[in-house]
Amino acid sequence: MAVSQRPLAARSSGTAPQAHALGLGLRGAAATLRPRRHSRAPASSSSPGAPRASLIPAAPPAPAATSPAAGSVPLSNGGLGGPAAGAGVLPGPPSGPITGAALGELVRKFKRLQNGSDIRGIALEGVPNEPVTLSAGAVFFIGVAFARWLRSKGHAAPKVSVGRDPRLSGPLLESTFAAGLIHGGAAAVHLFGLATTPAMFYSIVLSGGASSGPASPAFFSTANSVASAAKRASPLNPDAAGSPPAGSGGTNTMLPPPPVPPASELAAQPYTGAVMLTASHLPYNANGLKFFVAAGGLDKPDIAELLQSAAAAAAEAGVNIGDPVSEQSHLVAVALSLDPSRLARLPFLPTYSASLRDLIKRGVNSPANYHFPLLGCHVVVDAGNGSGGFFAEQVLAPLGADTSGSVFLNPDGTFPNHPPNPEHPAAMASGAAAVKASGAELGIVFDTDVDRSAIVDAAGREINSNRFIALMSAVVLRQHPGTTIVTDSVTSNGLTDFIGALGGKHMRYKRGYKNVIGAGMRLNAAGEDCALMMETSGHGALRENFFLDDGAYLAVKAIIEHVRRKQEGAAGGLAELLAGLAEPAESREWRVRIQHSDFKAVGGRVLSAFHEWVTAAPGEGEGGVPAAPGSWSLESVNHEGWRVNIDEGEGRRGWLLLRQSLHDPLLVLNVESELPGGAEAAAARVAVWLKAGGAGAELPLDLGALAALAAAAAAGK
Ligand SMILES: O=P(O)(O)OC[C@H]1O[C@H](O)[C@H](O)[C@@H](O)[C@@H]1O
Repeated sequence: MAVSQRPLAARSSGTAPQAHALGLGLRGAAATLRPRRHSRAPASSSSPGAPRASLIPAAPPAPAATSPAAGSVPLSNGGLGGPAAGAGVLPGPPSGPITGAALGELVRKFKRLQNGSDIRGIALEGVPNEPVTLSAGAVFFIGVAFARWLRSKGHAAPKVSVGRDPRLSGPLLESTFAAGLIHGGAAAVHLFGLATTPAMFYSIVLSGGASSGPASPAFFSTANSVASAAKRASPLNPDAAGSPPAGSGGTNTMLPPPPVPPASELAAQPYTGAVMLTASHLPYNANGLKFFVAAGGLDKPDIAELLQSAAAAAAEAGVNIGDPVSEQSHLVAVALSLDPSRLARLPFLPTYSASLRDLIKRGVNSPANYHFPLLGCHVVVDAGNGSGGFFAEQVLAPLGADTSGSVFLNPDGTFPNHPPNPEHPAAMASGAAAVKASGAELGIVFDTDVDRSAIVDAAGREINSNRFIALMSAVVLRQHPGTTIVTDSVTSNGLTDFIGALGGKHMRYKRGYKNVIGAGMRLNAAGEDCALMMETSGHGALRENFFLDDGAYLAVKAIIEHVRRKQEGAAGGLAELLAGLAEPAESREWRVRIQHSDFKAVGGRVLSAFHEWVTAAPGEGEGGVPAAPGSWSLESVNHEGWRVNIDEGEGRRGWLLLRQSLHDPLLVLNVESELPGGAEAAAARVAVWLKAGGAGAELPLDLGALAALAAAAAAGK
């Protein structure tokens, strides 16, 4: 990444304007907003592109003062990447660095924020028993850590884009995160405001930062032409978008020269990192961060390293995370010392939308209407008041689609209508109702940050989970005959048969979209063709799309397929593709809480006992523990937990899977049956076995709803 090391001619170090620019010191470190209650939004009143209240003005006023922040000390590198040439300075810690037992507690606070390959926590006060864990101060130091991490990977002057979903805590956290990035040595930080998770990765792609990725050559020419068009137009051009003029203040002689290239040069540099502030479908009081670099999303070990580094930076600055006084005094002092010329606010969704429109134009390739390929199509979007409303207004409508009847397009961080989550029945019911009410041909349901989606067909049939994987498999298998499709572990037997019947190969792997995508990437690296990786949650990644889990890209593929079928005069809509998909009569999930701090070990014991029970020779059972039914047989390949096939008679096949939850202290039992009542009957067998001590007499398990099944079975019901 060739970023110029040329210093700015001059830089400012004023006081009030910087604090204003970063929106710091305006509120408590932990915002105390409560959700406003909104009436249901009318379909036509959406305005996803319009920025919500922002703490970052488009063009910060020229600084008035030039004196350095009093009592500053140089920011040390915290063990990553060497000292930052021109990184900011941290104000002197109020009571010295944090050490000893307090340091241990600080590290634990940061570590608890890790959720797999994401960071997540509670960001707003107001819900009983849910104290703030992802405070403004914590996010500041995560920003410091990410900038240092990028520098440690060889990016001397990182340029970082930051987007957010509509959560109420978003504006404050984006400001403190930006401040942290600049202090950690970021050369430029561009705040996009409302954005989506895939859009953030695309900011790297479209600015030319991921051009050696695995996308198809056809797509690259699209991406590059959009990128160059974007550079000419205003959205990615700081000069046009109101970036503050470089060098409008005096030079702060206390600070080493910053590695910031002039604004015009910076605009031409690709983003080295991109970050989305979101907690996906979690409630309004949560928030979180997802990180991207040119190679893709950061993974678990990277996040662990970031959080460790963030804790070290907080300790060094003497800031006690979670203590508003400690956090606020630090954040305000930092704001006063920041160089505002490193920060710009730029809308990115218009640029990103243009790239999605281009994909649809190329995909449909309409001889009659290349530029308006969706003329005559009625498609509705249910964005659940998350970030996805732009898709109707900036992608579909400009291509000629009728999007009337779309619902909940307006971003509202209280999510007043339904959880923005295509796994949630209320979200799917809402999308289906919108299709039926408007008579649309197709519906798209997005999650909050648009890395997941689902479809509704013209009849209002909900196409999510196994059905959506089957639909995408049918599309992908036509383009890549014989390809392997990797899914998570809880997919149906019908899906495996469906993929097989179309000539594909199904690899049923583990829960967790990162696990699923990782398995597909390894297959490709080993020479096996694997074009699609998709989880029942709606996370789906295509090899042609950088292996990125991307709900908007899945929607684009579905729309192209829909129009293609129309053009060919195919009978029926998209759901016709699913004609060969056998569906179970029942699909259920039960969760058993493990009440122990070492829940992984306890869960592991239960699972090995379960394996022994299921594979034991048929018999009567012993010591009050019943034997496993003779109709059960262990699945031959298991990547997590134990999946058991159930012979339900007359050719009917059920299955159950007992596994550990990915992140939580839970055992999860998934059951599918082709018989009404079959799922409960199978779950009751497991419940009775657990209750009778089959996995050990004193195991700290809270059976939850399974307890009632065990009791009913004992009572002979
Ligand atoms: O293991 P579970 O508790 O079912 O959770 C598993 C889920 O965890 C997270 O939400 C991941 O984003 C999903 O990809 C994954 O499927």
